[in-house]
Amino acid sequence: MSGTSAALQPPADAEKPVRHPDAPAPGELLGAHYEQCFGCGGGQSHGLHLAARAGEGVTVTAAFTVQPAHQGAPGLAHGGVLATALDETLGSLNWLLRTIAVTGRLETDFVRPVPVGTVLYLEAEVTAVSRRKIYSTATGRIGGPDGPVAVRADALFIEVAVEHFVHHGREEEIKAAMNDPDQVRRTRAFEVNP
Ligand SMILES: CCCCCCCCCC(=O)SCCNC(=O)CCNC(=O)[C@H](O)C(C)(C)COP(=O)(O)OP(=O)(O)OC[C@H]1O[C@@H](n2cnc3c(N)ncnc32)[C@H](O)[C@@H]1OP(=O)(O)O
Repeated sequence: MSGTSAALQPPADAEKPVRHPDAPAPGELLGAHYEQCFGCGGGQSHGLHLAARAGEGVTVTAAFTVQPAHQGAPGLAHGGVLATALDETLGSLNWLLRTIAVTGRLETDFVRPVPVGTVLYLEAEVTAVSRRKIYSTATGRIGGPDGPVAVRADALFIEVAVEHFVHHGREEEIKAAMNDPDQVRRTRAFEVNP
């Protein structure tokens, strides 16, 4: 069972998440939020190239194929890579809220090993929101939506202002991202939509 720590329990006055009116339609691919993101960017040759799609409500589905570069034990995915896939999928939910947020806490259960070549199918949803705190949960299954559960995670994301990235990020990448000709990626990285 994941998410056992008190920090992952929404308070009694937490609210249901509200899908932003401009959120991508259910079924729509979200695309990468940043070309150099290890989770979803096309510019990382050993990255996960995880593709997430909007679901109903504040949910997403996602998939990635475990590559030889993702191994820990021989022929098996590294646990950190699987945690990255969960983190990325959970992080993409924030685009449906039109909120910029970073992972504060991620609790993961590794239920079964995931061989190289597997398509890991992920489902995630926001369960509650309390001021800056976004509570969410995700499951990763082997092969498809009806496959056996391999990993699970519960997470707490914390909403941040754009200054979080500008202040903490390395200048050359920040400048490059601000000049990204892809307007959607630029918006996802640098606009807070309340
Ligand atoms: C543009 C789109 C990007 C999408 C990326 C998606 C995929 C990738 C997602 C990631 O992996 S993000 C990268 C990994 N995460 C980080 O680098 C975050 C590093 N941590 C921080 O920058 C700060 O600690 C953080 C912004 C999370 C919080 O600092 P703040 O000073 O803004 O908040 P503060 O400490 O005042 O905490 C606000 C509330 O959150 C709670 N909180 C903060 N960190 C927590 C934590 N780790 N565990 C539990 N609760 C936490 C804190 O207790 C408090 O609760 P209350 O409001 O009830 O008092």
